[in-house]
Amino acid sequence: MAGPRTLLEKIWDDHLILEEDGQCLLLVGRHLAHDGSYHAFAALEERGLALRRPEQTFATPDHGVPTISRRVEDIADPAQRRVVEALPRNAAKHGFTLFGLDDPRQGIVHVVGPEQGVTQPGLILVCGDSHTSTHGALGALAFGIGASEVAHVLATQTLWRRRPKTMRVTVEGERPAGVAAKDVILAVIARIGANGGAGHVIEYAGSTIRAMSVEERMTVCNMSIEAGARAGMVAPDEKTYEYLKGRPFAPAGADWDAALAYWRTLPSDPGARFDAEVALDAARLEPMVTWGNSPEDALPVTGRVPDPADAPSAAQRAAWRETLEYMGLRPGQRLTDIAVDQVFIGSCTNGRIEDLRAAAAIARRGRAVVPAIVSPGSTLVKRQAEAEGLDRIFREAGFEWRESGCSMCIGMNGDLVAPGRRCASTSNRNFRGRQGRGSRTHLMSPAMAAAAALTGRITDVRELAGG
Ligand SMILES: CC(C)[C@H](C(=O)O)[C@@H](O)C(=O)O
Ligand code: SF4
Repeated sequence: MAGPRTLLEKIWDDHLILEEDGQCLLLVGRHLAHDGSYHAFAALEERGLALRRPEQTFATPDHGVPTISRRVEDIADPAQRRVVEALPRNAAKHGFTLFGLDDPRQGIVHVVGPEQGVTQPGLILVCGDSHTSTHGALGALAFGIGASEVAHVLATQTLWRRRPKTMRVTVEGERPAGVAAKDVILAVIARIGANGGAGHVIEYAGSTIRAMSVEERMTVCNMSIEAGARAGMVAPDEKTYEYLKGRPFAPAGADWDAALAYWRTLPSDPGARFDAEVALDAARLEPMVTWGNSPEDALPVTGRVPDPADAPSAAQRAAWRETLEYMGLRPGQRLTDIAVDQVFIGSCTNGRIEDLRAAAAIARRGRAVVPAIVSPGSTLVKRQAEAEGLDRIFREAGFEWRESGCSMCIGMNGDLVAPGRRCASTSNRNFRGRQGRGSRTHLMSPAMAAAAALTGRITDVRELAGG
């Protein structure tokens, strides 16, 4: 392809094996697996196939693992327990790398990949999980695939895909105090809608994104899928290289130099064309919180619950009404008047060390008045937090300090929000029943979630911070 190219187009072209009837056969660089990848291994087995490239698959159990201990016996649901137990069996049988339940490198697969240096710029990285988009923060093309596609990758290390469209989301300017990466992505989704990125891969660009740490970029890319996009990515830069250097599975020595030379060629060329462009002004952003059952239902914390009477269409009016009913909210109610029953800090969106530091900085200002749990995104994050004394801050403020896993983001391990209960959560999905049947979820940043724990209601963190 001649002319200036985008980051996505460069990675695509470099991994294209052949193109037929609009379908591209791509060479996959890394495949990540978790306990839920169980079905794909079963499908492989059924056909008597071996792993084509076991050294390019890395796995860790996350969805079903207990957070009260590291014992599989503590997984209440026997089916879930069998799924978690199958992963080490499959690793032994097929010879891929496993960060098992008792391994300090265990964690949520999207936290572990970057942490171990498995995720690298310029790679195609796939996993049977929608939030694989997280890894795009390092300049990889990373996306979730279905179980039959996982089996295809296991057997061939390749994947069929149509060329996606490209969208650039440019965020410029300095973020005001109290505005986290989570607020930036919630604002993006509120702007373009939960379907706004459909068919596109989003590249996040602009001075606000460049100023973000690699971990903050992960929070942004993580939720690309909640904007309907196929993937999200950020061009690699010096921060990316500094983040990766010396990580266990990152290239070293001469390989590092060669990799670095290649990575530097990846950022979108000046003049590269995107199919869609969106621009946001960071200086105008506020801490965000969701009120409904779609991540697009996000508003500045200073706002009020929308009135269905103001909905743009009759269909939307009916939908908002049902949402308010489910969420137990009144039109026009101040968001900061909404009482919460509990708080969850963790997940692949906001379970990294910087997230825990931000939450702890608020937690140390008071005491939780509602149950609050903190589940670090990986066991290494947990250890790091403990080395920094964050666990003590949380415990002294009455927060529960748990083991690492998906936990209350989805509740597959039994960490559930009870029917009708309201949870302030740092996770990425507020769908009906997401945290348990009848559960009500409000998405927000780690500092905002910690603030909600201290007051028992949705709280503007800017009122607690400072001082
Ligand atoms: C269970 C799993 C496959 C699912 C996903 O694909 O994302 C989960 O991680 C989620 O966040 O909803
Ligand atoms: S933490 Fe939540 S969003 Fe992330 S992989 Fe686990 S269940 Fe999915």
